[in-house]
Order: sequence, then C-alpha cells, then structure tokens
Amino acid sequence: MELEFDPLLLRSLNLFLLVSFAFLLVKIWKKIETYFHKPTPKLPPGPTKLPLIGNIHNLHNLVVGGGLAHHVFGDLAKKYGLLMHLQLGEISTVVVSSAKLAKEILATHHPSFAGRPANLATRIIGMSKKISLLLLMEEISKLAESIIQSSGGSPGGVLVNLTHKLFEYSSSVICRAAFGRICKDKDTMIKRVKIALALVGGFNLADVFPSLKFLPIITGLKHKLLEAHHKIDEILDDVVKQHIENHEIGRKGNAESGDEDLIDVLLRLQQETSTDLQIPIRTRNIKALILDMFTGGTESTAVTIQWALSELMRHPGVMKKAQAQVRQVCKRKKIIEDDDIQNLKYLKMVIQETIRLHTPAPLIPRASRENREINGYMIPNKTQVIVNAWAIARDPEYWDEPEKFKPERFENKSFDYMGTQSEYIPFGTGRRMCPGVTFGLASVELSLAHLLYHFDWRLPDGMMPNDLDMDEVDGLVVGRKTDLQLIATPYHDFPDD
Ligand code: HEM
Repeated sequence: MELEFDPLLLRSLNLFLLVSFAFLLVKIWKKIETYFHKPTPKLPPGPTKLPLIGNIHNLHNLVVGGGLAHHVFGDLAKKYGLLMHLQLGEISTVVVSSAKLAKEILATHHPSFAGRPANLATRIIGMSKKISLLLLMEEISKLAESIIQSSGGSPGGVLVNLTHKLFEYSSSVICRAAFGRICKDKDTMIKRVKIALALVGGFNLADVFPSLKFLPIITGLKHKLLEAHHKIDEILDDVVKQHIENHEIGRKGNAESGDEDLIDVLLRLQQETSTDLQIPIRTRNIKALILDMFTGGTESTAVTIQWALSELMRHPGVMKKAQAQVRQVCKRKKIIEDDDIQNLKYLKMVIQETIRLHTPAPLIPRASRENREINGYMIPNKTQVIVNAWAIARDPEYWDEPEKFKPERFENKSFDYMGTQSEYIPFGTGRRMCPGVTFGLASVELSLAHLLYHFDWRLPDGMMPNDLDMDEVDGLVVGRKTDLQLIATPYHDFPDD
C-alpha cells in the first residue's frame, strides 16, 4: 500500500525545515564571526604617550625632583582611571588605585603577579618572634633612658631629635635580632644601609631605560650602588663567617640571650634543607634575606612612630586621650609589657589611623609573569604593576573625610592588617605580603606606648600644632621631610628601684 501525504502538509513541513536550517546557519555563522572577531582586550587607559619617552613627561615633578610618586600617580589616576597604563621609557607600567582590583592582583591572581615567592622570610621572622620581643623591650628602655639622661632632670625638658633616635632604635633592634652579639659593626652597617636606601629611592632615569647601559655609568649611580653593595656585603660576609666558626666550636646560639639569632636559624635551615634534598639555601640567600629585613624593617617602623607622634602633636585632644589611657593601664609600672598593649585600644586606633593616612610604603611594586586580563583590560607579561596603597587608603568611596586624622573611625570597625578589607592594605596582602607585619606592629605599639607613658611632649619655640611641618620626602618608605624635634619632659609614676 502506498502512503499518501497531504501535499499541503508536506509543503509546510519543508518550509519549517528550511526556516529551522536557515536559523541554525545564522547561529553558527554568528558564533564563527564572534570567535574570529573577538575584540582583543586593550591596555588600560592612560595619558597620551610621546615617542621614545612614553609618559615620562607626565612625571616631570619626579624627574626634576621634589614630587612624590604616590601623589603623582594618585592625581593621574583621578583623570585616567583606577587601572591606568603608563609607558615609562622602556618600562610598561600599570598603576592600580582601586581596592577591589588591588586585591585581585595581590591575592586572587597571586602567582601571575608574584615576581618571586617569599616564604622563607615569613618563616624566619615568625620563628624569631620570641627573641625579637625581648630585644624590643630592651631597646625601647634604652631609648627612654637616653632621653631621661639627656634631660638631666631639667623641669623645662630637653629637645629630642626623634627622627635620629627612632631610626637608631629600629635599626638596633633589627641588627641585634639578625646578628646577635656578633654585630660589632652595627653603626657602620646602619650608616651604609641608609646610604643604599637613599640611592634606590626616588625616580632614576636609568631604571626606565634599562637598555641604555651607559646611563647609570654617566650618572654615577652604578658606581655608587656597587660601592654601597660591596661595603654592606663585606660586613654581612664577616658576620656569617663568624657564626659558622662559632657553630664549628659547638656554639649554636649567638643571640645575646644564648638563643639562636636570625643567622643561626637560617644556617640551621640551610643544613636541614641540604639533607632534605629540598631547594638548598645558599649563603648568598642568607645575606640577601638579612639585607631585605634591614631595608624592609628599619625605616618603615621608624617613620610610622614619627608620623604617629607628629599627628598626636597636631591633635592635642587625641594625645590627651591616648596618653591618659596608657598611664591608666600601665599605672606604676616601669616597663610596659606586651600584655598591657592589648588593653590600649585607643592607642591601637591611633596607630591604625596613622598607617592609613601616612602609608609608610605607599607603592607596592610587582611584576606580571604572564598575560592576564583584569577588569576587561590586558596586562601583558613583564609589565611593572604598582599598587598605590596610599591612594586606596584615602578613596572617598570607602573613607569618610579621608584627609582627616580621625582614630575614632576605627572604633566600631574590625579592620586587620592582613588585607582582609581591600581598602586597607598598608602591609600588602596575599602570600607576598610583608613578613614583618607582627614584629613591625609590636615594635610601633610598644615604643609609642613607652614614649607616651614616660614623657610629656611639647612643640619647641612656642610653635602651634598647625605649624608642625608635615611634608613628606619621596622614597620606597615615605618619611618626614624635616626632622621631628620635640621637647620631652620625663613623667614619673613608678616607685624608684
Ligand atoms: C610599619 C612597619 C612596616 C610596614 C608598613 C611594612 C610594609 C611592607 C609592604 C607594603 C611590603 C610589600 C608587600 C607586598 O609586596 O605585598 C613589605 C615587604 C617586606 N617587609 Fe615590611 N613593613 C613593615 C615592617 C617590616 C619589618 C619590621 C620587617 C622585618 C623584620 C619587614 C620586612 C619586610 C620584607 C623582608 C619584605 C619583602 C617581602 C618580599 O619581597 O616578598 N617589614 N613591607
């Protein structure tokens, strides 16, 4: 039997199939088209680039001197965006001024922007926490004692150059933590690190034209850097050698207390890892790490204490409240201990606000290790990425009256220093964040508490709070342009020995 179809039905079916097929073809075509015409993500926006120099002319304040990199980048970001591309000579640079994007770069996409891993530093500094706290106490007491002695009991007080005193204090702590009793050349080491830091801070033309090898030579930078490096290396070589010799005669702990200092810890790890067949720690890694701690730990701690004292002098009401709390909590004690610090809630808020307003290390430098798309823009491999932590800490989207010093803003906010809240990242965040965060904060808190407890502070020569110069000086760590000099009058609330 032959099947008979209604011709009308057949025609409708054909038409339906034809239309569906056409639809399918159009869809496939669109897919092919979007695949081949997929817009390649562009570089982030930025100011117009000139041939050869790129955007160096936009940084003229830094080139001629006097400008501050975090301010210049912050101002440009207001105009060109929170993710901004700058061509600095030969160096392709992306500046990040957004809290959300900073977190993406520093933590979420960590390996793409890590530059290098930094787990060793975290391990070592963590291991030596016990030694370091003891040292902090001793050095703070020494600092207070030296001010008391120079005052000679004068009721009018004594003028103290806190910039000098605090740098000496913080470098002594690091020197003793790292070298134990072996550091004979402490003062020379401190002086040399200071010179080296001044050389690498600020804008250098040679840094943005690395292919012009003659530039650092004609500017004399290469010679000065090599000289500084050589002199520091000499001291480090000597200290490591003496530690090894002491280990050979059975003395494993070279700290003044008899425990291990940082070099002892590193030498022990060197032995352990060489037998574990893990990546070996070489002597040059030990020297590099100690130098990293010197450069990372000395100035940052010293400038934080200076900025805190400067803000307290400019805000007598805040000083009064912080000092009253310290003197109440530590009543009749000669030495303030770590446990007392936990009760100094207001002082902790003062420190948090100081670090927000005067971010000690305002620009966090990274380098991309692969092409990576961020917020719809392409950050190519080998781009210098700079996170402007200073600009983020005063973004009006997150901070009310961001330019004002208001410790109370932290009263009901549970901010930590680990970068959990991306608008507050003074120590960076993610696996490469500052390994000295706990130690650095302990140092700032303990010393500030001691300085407020043991002394009343006054501005010199009838100066008014608003007269105090708050200008910054450019560098990897941003300190005060002028030295902080205050008059200290000893305050005595504890029984004599
Ligand atoms: C108030 C004090 C301090 C502040 C604000 C501070 C801030 C920072 C910041 C922002 C970074 C870059 C982090 C990143 O790339 O994500 C850093 C790195 C570093 N800091 Fe600190 N720091 C302080 C104290 C210290 C102390 C006391 C030490 C040593 C005991 C230290 C040792 C280091 C080292 C070794 C690095 C380099 C880590 C690396 O390259 O991976 N810092 N610090």
